[in-house]
Amino acid sequence: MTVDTSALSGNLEFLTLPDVLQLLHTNTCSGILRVKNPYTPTPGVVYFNKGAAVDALAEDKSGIEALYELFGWVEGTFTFSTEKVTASRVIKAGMMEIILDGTRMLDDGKIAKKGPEEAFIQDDQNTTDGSNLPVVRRPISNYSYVLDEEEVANGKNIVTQGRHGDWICVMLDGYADVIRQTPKDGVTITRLGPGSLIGNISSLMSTKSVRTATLVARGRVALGVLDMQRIHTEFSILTPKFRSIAVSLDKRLRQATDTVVDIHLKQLNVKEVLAGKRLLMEQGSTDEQAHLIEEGDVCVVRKTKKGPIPLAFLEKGDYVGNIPCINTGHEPSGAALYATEDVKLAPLDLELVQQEYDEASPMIRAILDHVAACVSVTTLIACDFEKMTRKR
Ligand SMILES: Nc1ncnc2c1ncn2[C@@H]1O[C@@H]2COP(=O)(O)O[C@H]2[C@H]1O
Repeated sequence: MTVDTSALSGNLEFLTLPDVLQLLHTNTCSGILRVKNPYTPTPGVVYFNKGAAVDALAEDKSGIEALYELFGWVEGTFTFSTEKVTASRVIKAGMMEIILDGTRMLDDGKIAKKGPEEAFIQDDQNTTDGSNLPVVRRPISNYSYVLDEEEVANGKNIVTQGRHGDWICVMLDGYADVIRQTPKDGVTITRLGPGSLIGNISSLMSTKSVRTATLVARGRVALGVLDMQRIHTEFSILTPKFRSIAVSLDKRLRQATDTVVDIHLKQLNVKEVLAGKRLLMEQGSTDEQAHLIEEGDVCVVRKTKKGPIPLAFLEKGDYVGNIPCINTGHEPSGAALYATEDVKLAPLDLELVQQEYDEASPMIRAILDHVAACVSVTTLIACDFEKMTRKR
């Protein structure tokens, strides 16, 4: 656990959620507690005002329901940052009552412990067609970036794969399917819900960005068009190293999506992918380092009961390892690394990376968190494609 004037962070297996709530309550803290669980695509959020939990978000729940849900997130990490909280008081119960009730309901099995089995099972109210697609949802907290609002009718494309486009927008309401077009057909990868961002990080590096997928509105969708000039400025003042970490993250999303397509087309050839590579890091390793690849190729592989699933193919200029502020659910805990013999790695100063993340604008942090969450969801789909895409 680390404590400084602005933040508190740690591992939930070391300091449990009731401990953290108690600590923030006793110290009359104001700010935002973010809870990350390896089996959910989006962090849970609890808003604190002078030691009281005033509102919370967890998956598709809000208020007290969301806060109780978080008691089931027994694995993962948390970060508290002292920020001005404008959320109004939705949660009326006192902290002690919440802690006692939450703990009791968890013990009684009334709150589900979040583990691999429970991850991303959706109920029908989120969807219009009853599919099992996992839904990516995010808290919408940065309205100040929204310049304009637009509506898209059911079934219409929001963006089209292969077309140029460099704006990023936020889904204020509704759902959209992410579809990868292949020469044969379209593969539905996942579904984006309210709070999701549309647009890739690479578009912040170049003016000629191409859409990597088609997004189709499922029901009426309300979009918030974001202030790109402001986002470009905020991105451009990041260090080149931090920007390349962001671009490397974006690459992971594209490649994990490629893997889903390969599985759909039955053209995934794991043997070929791993040929000439040796194990660099075992899945489940406790290695806390991260590295820049200076030479050679590294393949990120999730080992599943059905066999290894390659998720990303990284090369010179990409990053591997454990970057705590960018939680993709990949290595070290959720994937192994295989590398070519000539691989050369340079260690990354994780304290500097964390500092730059903490000091980045809320929108830059939201973009990184969103892409990392999409990588994590897409990985789960790749590992259980049949189950995730099956219609009920
Ligand atoms: N696997 C995925 N999961 C979630 N969103 C995705 C995925 N692949 C692509 N997208 C989104 O779909 C968008 C298509 O246009 P962009 O490439 O600009 O930005 C892309 C992302 O916002």
